[in-house]
Amino acid sequence: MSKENIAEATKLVAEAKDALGIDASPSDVWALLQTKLSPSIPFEIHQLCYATVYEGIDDVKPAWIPTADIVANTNITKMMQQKSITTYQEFYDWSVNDRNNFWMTSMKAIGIQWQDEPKAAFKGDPAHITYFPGGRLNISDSCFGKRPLEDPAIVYSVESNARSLRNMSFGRLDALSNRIANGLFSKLKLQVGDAVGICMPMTPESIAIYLGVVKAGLVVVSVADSFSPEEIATRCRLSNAKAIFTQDVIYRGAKFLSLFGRVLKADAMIQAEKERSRNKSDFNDSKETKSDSGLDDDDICMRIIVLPGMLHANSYPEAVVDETNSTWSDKDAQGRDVLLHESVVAIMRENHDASWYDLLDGCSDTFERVPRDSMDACNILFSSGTTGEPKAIVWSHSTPIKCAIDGFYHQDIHIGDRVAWPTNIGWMMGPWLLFQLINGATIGLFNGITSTEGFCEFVDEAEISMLGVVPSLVKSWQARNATANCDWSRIKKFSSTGEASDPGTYLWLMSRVPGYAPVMEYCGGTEIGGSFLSSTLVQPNVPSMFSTPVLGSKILMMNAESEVILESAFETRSDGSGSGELVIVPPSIGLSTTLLNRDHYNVYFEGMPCGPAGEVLRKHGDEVEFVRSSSHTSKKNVSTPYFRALGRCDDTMNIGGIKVGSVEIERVCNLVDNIQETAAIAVSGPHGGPSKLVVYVVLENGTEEGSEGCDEDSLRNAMQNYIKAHLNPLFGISDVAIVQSLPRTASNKVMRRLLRDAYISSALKRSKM
Ligand SMILES: Nc1ncnc2c1ncn2[C@@H]1O[C@H](COP(=O)(O)OP(=O)(O)OP(=O)(O)O)[C@@H](O)[C@H]1O
Repeated sequence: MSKENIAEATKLVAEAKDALGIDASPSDVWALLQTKLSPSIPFEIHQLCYATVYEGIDDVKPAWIPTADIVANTNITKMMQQKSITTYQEFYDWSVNDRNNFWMTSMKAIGIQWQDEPKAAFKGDPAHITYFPGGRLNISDSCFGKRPLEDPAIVYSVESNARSLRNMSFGRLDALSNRIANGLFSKLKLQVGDAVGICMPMTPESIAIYLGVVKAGLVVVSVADSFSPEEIATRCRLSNAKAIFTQDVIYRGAKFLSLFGRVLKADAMIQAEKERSRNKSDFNDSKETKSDSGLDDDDICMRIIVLPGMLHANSYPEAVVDETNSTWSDKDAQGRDVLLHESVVAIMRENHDASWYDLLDGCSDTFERVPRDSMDACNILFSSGTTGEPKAIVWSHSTPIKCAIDGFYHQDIHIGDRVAWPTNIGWMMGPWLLFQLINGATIGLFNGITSTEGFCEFVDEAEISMLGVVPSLVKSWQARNATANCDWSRIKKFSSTGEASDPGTYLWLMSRVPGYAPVMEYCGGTEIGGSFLSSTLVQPNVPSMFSTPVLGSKILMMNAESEVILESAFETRSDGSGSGELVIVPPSIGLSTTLLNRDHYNVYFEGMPCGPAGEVLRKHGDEVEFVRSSSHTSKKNVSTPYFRALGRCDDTMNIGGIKVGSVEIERVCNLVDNIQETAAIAVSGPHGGPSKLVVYVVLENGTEEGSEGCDEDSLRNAMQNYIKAHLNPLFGISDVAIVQSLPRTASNKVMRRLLRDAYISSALKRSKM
């Protein structure tokens, strides 16, 4: 750290303290400093100010403190006023103690449109629940009608020219999705309830397709565009998809990646598997299975509808794009349709696969939405598979209400907000983002590599006001200083999901906005339809910590003996901190009720103890720590617990007789110089015995393995010193392995179980030698 930076930080802190007087708490001092620290001031100075202000405090260190104005304008405050509730704590308690009232009031506040409005939010026992009983709706209806038709529903760009924006209005989105819905019935002859895959990047068309499928009363099958043919096949087979939308190619980093080819292969795999099982059953019993038409249902392969990947790319010769905002055009400069990539045209199956244009040709812009029961499926999604086989989770027409209510309170989304979250329809945050249309938001979409300067420029140009992130993305932006030429002053808040984040990196993220912007950590899961643990704009924000359970979600925390250590969000059974497995006390709108590939009851309820008042409990499998802030917070800020995610319970280890989450160890190891990231695993010997701590290390870009301080022994010593100083001297590291990268799921989560397997098998080999 340079002498100048140290001097500047010392001066800034001293000035703030002088201005506030000696009674000021550290968070008061920070509240003033956050207004003085701009992104153009070296980050080192931000870090030093933060460390100085909170010197000697190790628990809750707010890096963003809301002003009275911000608090007053939140959706939470407005709802509290409507309900005559004065504190956030009371508001949360109301949301879980009077759940029916909370969900019905909130559902009305976000303007859900019903054909038959339900009278209650819940019916039945919590493990076999019906949401909004008697309600009939098509959830797509609620995505429209909040904004004038000419307002932008989507603002988007492609990587070849991030600063050149286009938008699709609500009117155009409605009309295009209507054409698609018409095409599904008239051209593809699909029926209400049929499943339709979407395997393509998040583009305006993929949003329109999703809405078109839902409007028609069909079910979207979410398939991430990064998947291999096997993975695509598994998802389409499990959900019995009758058709799938995809692109010819994906353009990324100036390269074309074939997508249609992968989907075609996936379909061939499904057919081959059907053929095999048919032969087997023919062999076992020779019963006739053909239908009246002579065709077995199984003979029908998926119809593939192919969109041109270059639809909006102005770097592509001849492809020009509509700049007028008001009409939909996918014509090139000569007025022709943008062509499908020639490699794809050659392999499309005649009479079976259709181009996007074939589907839309002659279809009307108007369509009468198909009303569905509140529990009818609208989307089949798949979990990431960090703990095993991905689960096929059914979202009903009620689930998006949870996405929108979470967004309304926790991301504080208002009509006219511009919301971006790099993701894909294949992951739950894709549909989550789409359903922020219910809150009247405009969705920001970037078709390209999002770890780049290009994406950061898009955020600036598109005037994004709520930016969603995943931790690995933020690490890449920080490493390449990707925001250097961007003005992110319109961002009012960030939100982060997917896996535990790193507080150092998130302080950097918050500091990219003049005056700082908070990060709403958002932890939940595909089967939750959103989150159970998050933050709000009415509470001080702490990097990588959650300030509250999500409104309407009741949680408990249990220790290994199934004893409750945190009963309600604000009443802990110990004064300081504690950690345990988080369990959910249902019901709550959004919690899944059906899995296609497992027994839902067995997965979430079987074997669970009862809650303290005899409540049914639902398992989730996350390890969470709660921490009460020590006396540093100002008297205004109630000392309620904050929460820290410690990772999946499966990744929790017992080292030296003490339970610790892998994420906790990694957080400390990541502080060592030259380390980009780490993964901590516990391994027992072949005959059991105490677990040994093994740390996998990825070195920072450009750091040579074996260079000074970067061999396994030196790294182990350095990490051990940090663990000793910041965590617990009893956590001794047994082994260190330097690797190029960590194995991740397609949604970017570290697969610690693969590392464990690999380590055990290599240790086994070594022991045999
Ligand atoms: N903000 C966050 N901080 C920490 N962890 C998070 C956060 N958001 C999500 N997670 C982790 O991701 C999990 C949810 O992810 P997802 O629904 O994709 O299922 P998964 O648990 O990764 O996969 P599977 O259930 O198939 O094993 C959470 O339970 C939590 O462990």
